[in-house]
Amino acid sequence: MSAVIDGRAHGAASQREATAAAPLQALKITKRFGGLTALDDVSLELRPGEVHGLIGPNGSGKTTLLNMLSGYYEPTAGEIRYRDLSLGAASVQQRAAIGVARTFQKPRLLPMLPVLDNTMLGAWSHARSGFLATALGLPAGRAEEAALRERATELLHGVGLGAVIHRRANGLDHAQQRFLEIARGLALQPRFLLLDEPAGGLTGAEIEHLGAVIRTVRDAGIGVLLVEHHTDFVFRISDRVTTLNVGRLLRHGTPDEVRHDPEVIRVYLGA
Ligand SMILES: Nc1ncnc2c1ncn2[C@@H]1O[C@H](COP(=O)(O)OP(=O)(O)OP(=O)(O)O)[C@@H](O)[C@H]1O
Repeated sequence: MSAVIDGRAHGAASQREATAAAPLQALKITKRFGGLTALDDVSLELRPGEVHGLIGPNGSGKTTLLNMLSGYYEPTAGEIRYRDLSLGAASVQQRAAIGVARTFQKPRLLPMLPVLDNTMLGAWSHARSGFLATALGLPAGRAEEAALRERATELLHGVGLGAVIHRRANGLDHAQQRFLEIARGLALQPRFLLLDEPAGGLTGAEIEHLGAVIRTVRDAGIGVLLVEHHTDFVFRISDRVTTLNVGRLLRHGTPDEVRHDPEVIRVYLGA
């Protein structure tokens, strides 16, 4: 699958290297919803080619931070940054151009559309000729659609959905829907993939498969943010881990540092 999940062409080699190494940054983020402070002065840096686990008790602000990094919410204070770009109010198109893809706690798919079409929707931001040329059956549009279809098919095989590419999304089981969301995110050719509780409702074997997919994505140079309650899984697969508690940064470090931190054990992991 890594051959499919490759980087994009971005001008000169040095420019490409700088871009490839640039992190997606949350800088001193505060987010208030009315009187509730969901995040309070939290920073996090997601580097390309690493898995960054984000854990913490229910309501600690994990999804809010993911929503902030993906541009769904604007910070009350602080900044989301990629290179020299402040993403506070970045549009969907800008986010796609930067290469930030995400999945949701409850998969958001188009239920009546086939699995392949759901996946291709993730790739349309890269189409040069666009919907109109395709709808009008112009040669450039047709060629582009064929290329997107091929890539989406490869991705679906890569995440283990090769046998169901023509099935409607609502005919998939829960785990398959989760992997479909990941394939759709990867179709964007992202630099950063933000996963919101991807292991929720999966069996042990399915979680192992998820781990293999995430490792391949990381090895392709993509930065993966993993918001997850399955802490064993997070510690096993992450390069770095950030823990939140009631909207504040509790601990940040390697999996071993976080796992053995007395405060993290006290408020989240238990004895
Ligand atoms: N759109 C919103 N409007 C109002 N309050 C919100 C909104 N989104 C989140 N919150 C509140 O912000 C706090 C943090 O929520 P968030 O969903 O980020 O936590 P979480 O750590 O992801 O929790 P969980 O593990 O249960 O998914 C909670 O108190 C939540 O109720």
